[in-house]
Amino acid sequence: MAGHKAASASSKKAAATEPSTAHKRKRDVDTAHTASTPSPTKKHKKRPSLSTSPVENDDATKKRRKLKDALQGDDSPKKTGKESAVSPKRSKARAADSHDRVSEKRKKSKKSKRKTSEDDDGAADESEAVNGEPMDIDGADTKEPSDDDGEPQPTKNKHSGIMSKFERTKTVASAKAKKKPRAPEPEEEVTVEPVVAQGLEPLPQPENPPEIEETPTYSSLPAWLANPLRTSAAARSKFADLGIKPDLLRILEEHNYEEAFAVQSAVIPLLLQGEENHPGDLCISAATGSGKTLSYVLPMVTALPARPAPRLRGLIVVPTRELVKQARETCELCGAGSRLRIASAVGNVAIKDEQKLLMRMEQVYNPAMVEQRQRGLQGNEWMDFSILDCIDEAMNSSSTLPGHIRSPETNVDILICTPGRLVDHIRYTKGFTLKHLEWLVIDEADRLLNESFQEWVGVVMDSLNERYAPDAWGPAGKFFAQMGLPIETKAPQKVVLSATMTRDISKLNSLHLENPKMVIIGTEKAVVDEDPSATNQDANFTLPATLHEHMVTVGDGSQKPLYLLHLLLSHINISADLRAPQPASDTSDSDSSSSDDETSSEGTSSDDDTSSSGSDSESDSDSSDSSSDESSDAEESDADSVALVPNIGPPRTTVLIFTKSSESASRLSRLLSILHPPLASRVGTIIKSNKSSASRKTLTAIRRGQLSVIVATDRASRGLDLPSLTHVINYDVPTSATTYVHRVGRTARAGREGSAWTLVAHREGRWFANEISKTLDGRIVRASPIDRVQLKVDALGSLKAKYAAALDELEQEVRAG
Ligand SMILES: Nc1ncnc2c1ncn2[C@@H]1O[C@H](COP(=O)(O)OP(=O)(O)OP(=O)(O)O)[C@@H](O)[C@H]1O
Repeated sequence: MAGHKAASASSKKAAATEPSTAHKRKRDVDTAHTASTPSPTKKHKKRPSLSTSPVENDDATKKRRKLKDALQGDDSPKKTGKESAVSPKRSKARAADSHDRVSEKRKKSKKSKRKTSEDDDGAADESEAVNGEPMDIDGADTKEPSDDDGEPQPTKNKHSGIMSKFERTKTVASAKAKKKPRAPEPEEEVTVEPVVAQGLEPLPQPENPPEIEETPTYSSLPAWLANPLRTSAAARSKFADLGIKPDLLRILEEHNYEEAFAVQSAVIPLLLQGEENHPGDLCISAATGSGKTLSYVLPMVTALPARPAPRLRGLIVVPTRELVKQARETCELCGAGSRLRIASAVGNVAIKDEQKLLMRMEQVYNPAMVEQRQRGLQGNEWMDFSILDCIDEAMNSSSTLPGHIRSPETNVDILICTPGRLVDHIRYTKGFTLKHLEWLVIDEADRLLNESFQEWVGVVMDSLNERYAPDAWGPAGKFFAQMGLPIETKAPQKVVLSATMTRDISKLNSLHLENPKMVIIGTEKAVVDEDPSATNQDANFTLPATLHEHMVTVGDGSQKPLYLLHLLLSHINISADLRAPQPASDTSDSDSSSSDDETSSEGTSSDDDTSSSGSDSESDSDSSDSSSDESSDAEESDADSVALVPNIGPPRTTVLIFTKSSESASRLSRLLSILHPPLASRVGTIIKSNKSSASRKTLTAIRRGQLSVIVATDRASRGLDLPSLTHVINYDVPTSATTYVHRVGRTARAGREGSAWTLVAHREGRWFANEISKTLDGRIVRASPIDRVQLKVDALGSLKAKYAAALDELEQEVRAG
C-alpha cells in the first residue's frame, strides 16, 4: 500500500512536472536549431570558433546528438527516467508531433541557410580560405559525426558547387598574390602615323566675341530714362550735314543761323528720315536759350509736305501765349515758301473767330448720310441734330455735289496753341480732330505736365485714339470694319522738351510715349554727377556756360530797394545806357501793337486768313480759356510778335527784374523811378494786372531799345526770348531751383554772355546755399560757381534820405489810388 502510494505520488509528480519538461525539451530543440542557423552576422563570429575551439565543437556535437536522439526516440539514461513517467501513448504522439515540427523547421532552416550561403558566397569562401580547409557551413547537418569510422557522409556531395567556387577563389587569390610584386613591363614604342587631312581640314573659326561685363544697375527708372543719349553742350555741326534740304538751308543762312547748336545737332538727325532716325518718341532736356525750338521745327517742316487740302498734321503745345508766338514765328520762318498753313490758337481771341480761321467746309462723298437726311431723322439720330447745320445745309444745297455732304475740316497744317484753348477746340469746334496728326510737340513739358490746364493730357490722348475707330474714317472706315480689316494708322511722332525736364515716369507715361529716347544736352560734369538711382526730384539742370551768377547779400532785406539801385548804378552801370542817345520814339501804343500784328500777318505762310495772330489786337477775350494759370500767364506775357521787331542801335544794357508778385513789381518800378528819375521813362512792367496790350507794348519797347529795365513776375520766366537782355536780377529769391533756372535763363541765350544777380537776405541764405548755389551734389550744374558780392553800405547812406522820401511819396500815390 505504501509502495502503491509512493508509486502513485511519483506518477502524480511526473504528471505535474511533464509540461515543464516538454517545454524545456522543445526549447532545447529550438535552441539547437537557432544555434545551427547561420545568420550573416553570427556566421563570421561563430565560424572561426567551430574550427578553433574543439571543446565547443564537442559540446555542439553532443547537443546535436541529444537532439537527434530525442527526435529518433533514442534512449538515454536521463531521458529514459523522465520518459518512464509519461504514458507511452501520449509520449509517442508528442514525440511524433515534435518530430514533425522539428523536421519542418530543419527544412526551413536548410533552405534559408542555402540561400544565405549562396548570397554570401564570397564572404564564406573567404573565411574558408582563411582557415585553410573547406568548412561546412551547415555544421551539424552536413558534417554528420562520423561515429567510429570518421568517413565523410554522402551528403557532402551536395556542396560540390560551393567547393568548386572555393577552389576557383583560391586560384584567383594565389594568382593575385603572384601578380603583386610583378616588375613594370617595359613600354612598347608607339609609332604615330601621320594624319593626312584629305580635304577634311578644320574650317577657320571666328574668334570668340569679347565677354561684356555687365554691371548691375540699381536705378528705379526705366532703361530709356536711366541711360539717356548725352551730347556735350559745346557740340556744333553744319546744318547741311544734318540732312536739311537746300531751300531750308538758304533760309537759315539768310537769318544768320550759321551752324547748328548742340541740341539741334543731336535731335534733327533722330527726327529726320535717314540712317540715324529714331523710330520712336523723343524727350529732350537742354539748357535755356540752347535752340530747342529750331530742333523740332526744322524736322517737322521738312517732314510735312504741303497739300492742296490741309489737314491738321503738326501740333505744338506750349504753356503761354508768348511762347505760342515765338514758336509760330520760328515755324513761319522755316516754312516760308513751303505753302504749309500755320496758325495759332490762344485764349485771348473769341473761339468763334478762331473756328472760322481754323476750319473750312469740305464736300465729302457720303451717300448713306445723304439718304438719311432725305428720309428724315429717326430714333437716336436726333441726338446729333443741329439747327445751324440744317440751315447751312439748306443754304448750300445747290452747290453740293450729288451723294456728297458738307463737312467741316481743319484748314491748317500746323497749329501752335496753349493747352486750354486746344481743349476748347477739341470739345466745341465741329470737325476739329487730331486723327490726321503726324507730329505732336510739347514744349516746356514739365510745366504742362505739372499743371492740369483743363485735364488737357487726357483730352488730347483720347482725341488721338479716335484714329483707331472705324467710324472716324467715314464710309471707308465702315467698309474696312465690315471686311474685318484693321485701320492702319501711324501714331504721331511725339517730341517732349524742357530745360528742366521731368523724370517723373508717371507724368511721362500719361503721354503714351512709344519706344521713347531721352536726349540730354549737358556738360561732362552733369554726366558724372547724375545719380543713376535718382528719381524725378533729383534730375539735374544745366545752366548756359556763358551765364555768370552773382549772389548779393542784403542784410535783413529791409533796404532791398537801395541795394537794387546801388547794384544797377554801380555794378550793372545802367546810367551809361541811360545817357546813350535814344532811338526814335515809337508812335502811339495802339499803333505800335497793330503794326506788330500786321507785321506778323505778313510773315505768315501763303494764306493770311490762317494767321489767327491778326485778331490778337481785336480782342483780349479769354472767355473760354478758363484755366486760370494759363489765362493769367497769357495776360502777362502777351507781347505780340515782338520777335519780328528788329533790335535797333548798338548793344545796350537791358535788365529784367523778377519780383514775387505783381503788386511788388509795380511798386518797385515806381520806387525806382522816384529814387532815380532818369530811370522813370526807361522802366516797364510785365505783371498780372497789365492788359495784354500793355505787356505787348513793354516788350516791343525793350526790343526797340526804348526801355532799359523791366520789372516782372514769374510769368515772364519761361519762354521769353529777348536777345538784348544782358542782366537778370532776382529781387525776390525764386521759390524753387526750377524757377531759378528759367528766370536766369532769360539771359545768356544762344551763346551770348549774360549775368544773373540774386539779392539774398540773411534768412534766405541757407535755403539759397542748399537749393541754388550748392556745387557738390547740387541739382544745378554750372560752368563756374556763384560769385558772392558785398555791396558797400556806406554808398547806401547817401541814398537813405532819398529812400525815406520816396517811400512817403509812394504811400501817398497808393492812398490816392
Ligand atoms: N543755330 C542757331 N544759331 C544762332 N542762333 C540760334 C540758333 N538756334 C537758335 N538760335 C537762337 O537762340 C535763341 C534761343 O532759342 P530758343 O528760344 O529755341 O531756345 P530754347 O532752348 O527754347 O530756350 P527756352 O528753354 O528758354 O525756351 C533764339 O533767339 C534763336 O533764334
